[in-house]
Parts: sequence; C-alpha cells; structure tokens
Amino acid sequence: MHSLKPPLAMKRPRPPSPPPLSPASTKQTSPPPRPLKSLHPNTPPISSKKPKSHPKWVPLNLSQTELSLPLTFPTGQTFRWKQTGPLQYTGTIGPHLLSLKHLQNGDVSYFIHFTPSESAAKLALLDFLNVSISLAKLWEVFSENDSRFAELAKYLKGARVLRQDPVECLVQFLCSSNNNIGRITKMVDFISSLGTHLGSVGGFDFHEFPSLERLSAVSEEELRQAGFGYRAKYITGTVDVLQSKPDGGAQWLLSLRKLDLQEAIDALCSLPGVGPKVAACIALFSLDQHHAIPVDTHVWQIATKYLLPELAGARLTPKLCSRVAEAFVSKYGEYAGWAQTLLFIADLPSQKALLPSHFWDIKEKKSAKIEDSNSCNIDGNYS
Ligand SMILES: Nc1nc2[nH]c(O)nc2c(=O)[nH]1
Repeated sequence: MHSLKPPLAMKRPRPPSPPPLSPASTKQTSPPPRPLKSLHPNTPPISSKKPKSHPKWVPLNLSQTELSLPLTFPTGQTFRWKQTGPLQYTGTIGPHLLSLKHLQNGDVSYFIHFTPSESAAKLALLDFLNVSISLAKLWEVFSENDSRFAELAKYLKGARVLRQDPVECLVQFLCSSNNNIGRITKMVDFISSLGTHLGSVGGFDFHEFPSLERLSAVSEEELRQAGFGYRAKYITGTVDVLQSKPDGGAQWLLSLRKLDLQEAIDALCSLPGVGPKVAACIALFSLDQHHAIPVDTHVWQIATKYLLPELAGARLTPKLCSRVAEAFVSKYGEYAGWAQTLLFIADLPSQKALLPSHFWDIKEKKSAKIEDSNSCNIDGNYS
C-alpha cells in the first residue's frame, strides 16, 4: 500500500509569508500581551492596545438553522475542511485560511488565520457559504410539500449547500470515484499539499488549492505511486483537457455557471473520469446549478421509497436516473438539489445518532457509504 505523501520529485512550494499563528498556537506558545479577559479557550484574549488587524473571532450573523458546521462540512460536499475543535472547522477559500465555529447559542463566527486582504476574505467566505440563499425559507417550502422532509428537517437543521471553487470541487469528486471518505480525504490532502502552504491549525497543515498549471506538473505515474490507482489518469487527463481550453480551464469551468443544467452536465461529462453522478455533484456544489440531483443507488432507494414507489425493485439505469432527477425537481422545485442534500445526509451512517429509529429503515438495509456511490457507471459497483 502506498502512502499518500507528496512525490519526492515535486518541489514543495514556499509560503508567501511566515505561517500565521492559529488560535490554538496563540494560546499555547505566544499569548498576546496583557490579556484582559478570555471568553473561551479558543478566543484570543482581549487587549486594550490590540492592533486593529489582530486576528479575532467575528460573528457571521448566521444562526445554526442557517448553517450547521457538522452537517455541512464533513458530509460529502467537500473533503478539504478539517475539524479543529469540538464545533470548529478550518479550511481554505482561495488564498484565505479561516476557521468557523459555533458559539454556545449556535450562531457561527469566523476567524481569519491568514489572508492577503481581510475584506476579500470575508467576501469570499460569504460567497462560499451561499449566504444570499435562506435555508430556513427553502426548507419551509420543502416541508410544505413533503411531510417526511419536514420531520427530518427538525433533526438536521442547517445542512447548507456550499459554493466551492469549480476546479477544487472537480478534482475532489474525481478522487471520490468508488472511494471511501477516509481515502478520498487522503488523496485530496495529497493534491492540496502541492499548493502554497498557508498555515497550520490544530495540528493540520493548510494549503491553497494548487492551480491547474501546478497540477499539470504532476504525472500520472506520480499519482499512481501515491496510491490514486485508476483515478490518476482521470486527474491528469482532465487537467490536460482543461489546460487546452482557449481561455484557460478555470475560466471554462466558471463559464458553466451560466449554462442550463443539462448543458453544464454534458460539458462536465466530456472530461475524463466524470460521469453523471460526479457531474451532478460538481454542478450542485460549485456551479450554481441548484436543481442538480446526484443519483446513485442510495438516492435511488430513497426515491423509490418516497417519490417513485411504482419503480421499487427496478434496476437503476441512466434513463431512470433522469426520472429520479425529474421527480426531485417536480417535488422540490428549482432548489431541489438542496433538498437532495438533506436526504443524502440523513442517509449517512454518521448521522444515525441524530435521528429517531424510524428514520433508519434505508440505512439498516444498506449501509449508505459514499464509497460505493460515485462510480462513473451509474449502475456499477454499488452493491
Ligand atoms: N448532498 C450530496 N452529497 C454528496 N456527496 C457525494 O459523494 N454524493 C453526494 C450526494 O449525492 N449528495
């Protein structure tokens, strides 16, 4: 078994500036001068002479109903954010390194560890969190149309869809094909380690996601040696195709935000290793395609139980995938992907403890694992 360590041949990029101190390291190694009062173990102490730019936890004006960090970050949308405290997650957005945490009343606050510009970091965070979309309002409408959703929503408040960078999202979901969360995370960590180091928090190193140019310097062989298996050729193949786009691959991917859903899915499926399920995940989590519906056997089970009972027992085919997607959209409307996200999360074994036992039926019969669900063949490797 190969360890997912950076290949020796790769040059490790240098940080743009000395890594910033994390809240934890601030506390442990170099407390700021003359603290007056510490409100929380991870809260930097307040100092009357604190320079304006001193990092601090800042309220985000988002309640837990609008954003639950444990339901949003470790539930299969992104594999790049790390849990760095009991209710605290840390990750990068572009060149910004930030932590988010829940306060005791559930509200979310953020802490900037490193950024070239604080105002740009805040804007990038709000954009990444899709804050212009009210989850409470969406869920009210979904709940009116679906009593089961209404009940689930009581237990799983705040499962929000993120607006990730498309290159980052695409590479993560290429790693997700037929894979489990632990290995996906290791692969994504490996790729991320090729980007510029931004700092360390809670014992984790954080890097800006590498540019396509930097990714194009990694060979298929290096990825294979690092344990990527057949996904290695999908990653290098996709990076090559993106690099050949006249305006650049990153720009090409961003331009898919303006297309209809089907056009965006077709464009994504032209990339090596991208099938309909992975394309729908990328479309939903990075391309503003809010009614994209990733369909795999787990979602198929939910759909045949609650939306299309007449199809129970049938074998999932590409045509039936479209039926499922249509059924979701006709039930939940233009933000149907956000409803799918809650139903997907409710089906994860990790969420079982949050739900009363009568919600466990599907999970009991089939352990809903991401590992089986992201194959490019929608009907292969699922059982
Ligand atoms: N909301 C969803 N997240 C996912 N992650 C993943 O790998 N598949 C899914 C999915 O179908 N929905």
